[in-house]
Amino acid sequence: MSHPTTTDRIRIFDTSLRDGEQSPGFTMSASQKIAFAHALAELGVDVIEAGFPNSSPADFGAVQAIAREVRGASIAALARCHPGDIEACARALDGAAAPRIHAFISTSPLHRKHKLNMSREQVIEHASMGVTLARNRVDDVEFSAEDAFRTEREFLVEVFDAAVAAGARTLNVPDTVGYATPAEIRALFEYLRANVKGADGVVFSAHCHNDLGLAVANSLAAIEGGARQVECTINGIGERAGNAALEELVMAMKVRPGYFNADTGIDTTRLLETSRLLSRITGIQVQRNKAIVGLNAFAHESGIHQHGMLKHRDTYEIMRPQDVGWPDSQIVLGRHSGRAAVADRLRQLGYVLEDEQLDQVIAAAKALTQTQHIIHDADLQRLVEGERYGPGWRISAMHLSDADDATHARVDLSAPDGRHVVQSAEGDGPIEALFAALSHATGVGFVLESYEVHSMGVGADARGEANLSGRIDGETMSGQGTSRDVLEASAIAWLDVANRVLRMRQAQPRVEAA
Ligand SMILES: CC(=O)SCCNC(=O)CCNC(=O)[C@H](O)C(C)(C)COP(=O)(O)OP(=O)(O)OC[C@H]1O[C@@H](n2cnc3c(N)ncnc32)[C@H](O)[C@@H]1OP(=O)(O)O
Ligand SMILES: CC(C)C(=O)C(=O)O
Ligand SMILES: [Mg+2]
Repeated sequence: MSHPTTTDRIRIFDTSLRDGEQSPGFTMSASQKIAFAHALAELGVDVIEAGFPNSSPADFGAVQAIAREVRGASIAALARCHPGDIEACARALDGAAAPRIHAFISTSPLHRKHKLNMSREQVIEHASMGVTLARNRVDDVEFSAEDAFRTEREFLVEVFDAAVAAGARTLNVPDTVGYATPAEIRALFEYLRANVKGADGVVFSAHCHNDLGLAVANSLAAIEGGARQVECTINGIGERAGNAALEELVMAMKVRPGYFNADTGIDTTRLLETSRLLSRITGIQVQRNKAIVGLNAFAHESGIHQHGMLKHRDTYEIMRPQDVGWPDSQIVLGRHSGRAAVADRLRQLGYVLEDEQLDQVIAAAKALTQTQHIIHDADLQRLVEGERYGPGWRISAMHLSDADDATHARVDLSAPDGRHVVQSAEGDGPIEALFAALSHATGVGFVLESYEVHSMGVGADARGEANLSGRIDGETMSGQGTSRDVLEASAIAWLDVANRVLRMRQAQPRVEAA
């Protein structure tokens, strides 16, 4: 077993812009790729694989621009063992401070026979030719044996021997189809390190895919087996089920002291913002329960966990949210919350209730979860204050129509003083128009920070739940609305925030009982 020591440097090779981009739904424009490459350099990755220059003029241009302007990381470009691909890489990387050509060829019997129609000897010749051509153009050449994991071990050693002899500095061992298990991966790396000629002079690299959900576990096992570079992507994007997620790998190495305590050089406090930048660029959000960067990664809804967290956060958290870029953990009140968490939130809002009143508020709050997922501060305030809380702005009617490339929204609201206010606005799409009309009617404006619509229930019972947050006066406030109509749910959520803003401006909450 070769656990890394603190003197071992695990190189982080990010391939979000190559393996990530080549999967359905993730194509990025050149300017988006450049912006993301800058973010990766700031994050502290060692290598940015910027693309496959020979695949299209657009990818060539993006790699070229990244090579010219992004500093702080090696810039790699991918090529088949094919003179045209290698030449395109060399030209695109011209201007990079630390260029790397990454040449690959399949080695497994399946790929040799069905894909390449090449004998073992021909594969070795191509590997040798590709690496030699690349070394004629740059010093830093990485060679990958595609589908290495399903390749005969002795043959894999022969191919890697040829690549090292031709000048490759990094030998990448992809589990291209995500078929390996951790024990097998570790054994393969140990075998290669023991058998490849000149193994001590090269860096072994792992490139694991997630078809069985094992990409991160396999990458860590590869490190145990001696890999000192891991190829990964932000949010785990990549072919099919994706590649190993960078944020998970890096945090696994950081969180397990004495086990994976090797230095990666990553500024982990930038992980969340880098993940969110990628989501904004691609329009694809990570799932709520995604490790490290998902909305639930540091959020607690169940009463027993919340009670533990309030006593000592280590009871239910193995890392500090701030270490990966979250402002803090979140105690989210919902159907599964208990007394400790509800009383704590009420205390934060300025209410200290007698036991009996607390029981009533908890029962009423739980009843609300028949029709909404989350119990918001405004719900608790309404339950405690009753009539005193005031009616706030309410939606009476709304109408949306499309004309002349714009959407028109007309809202009819009942104001806190009982008046009816009718206002119209137009926008680029129904949500923009609706929120503009609500803002004109109420006189409240805030910067929308997040907006999500979920469905609750199924079939005839289905309702839309809208959650949004807005920033105003230096504070973030969230609002929630439910309705059979998702646009109406969105309007209710918007007014929920507006009402909170108005109440906050009017008065501080009162202390109910000592
Ligand atoms: C596991 C991976 O992620 S591999 C990288 C995947 N990335 C990409 O495919 C990048 C985008 N690809 C493309 O733009 C195109 O496929 C190109 C430009 C690379 C090639 O396009 P085309 O010439 O039209 O070929 P096509 O894609 O149909 O087939 C691939 C060809 O490359 C050959 N090939 C595949 N891998 C290699 C390799 N590593 N070395 C040499 N030849 C290879 C195949 O045998 C096939 O050859 P053939 O046309 O003589 O049958
Ligand atoms: C090109 C190689 C490294 C690859 O992406 C794979 O084999 O999965
Ligand atoms: Mg891959």
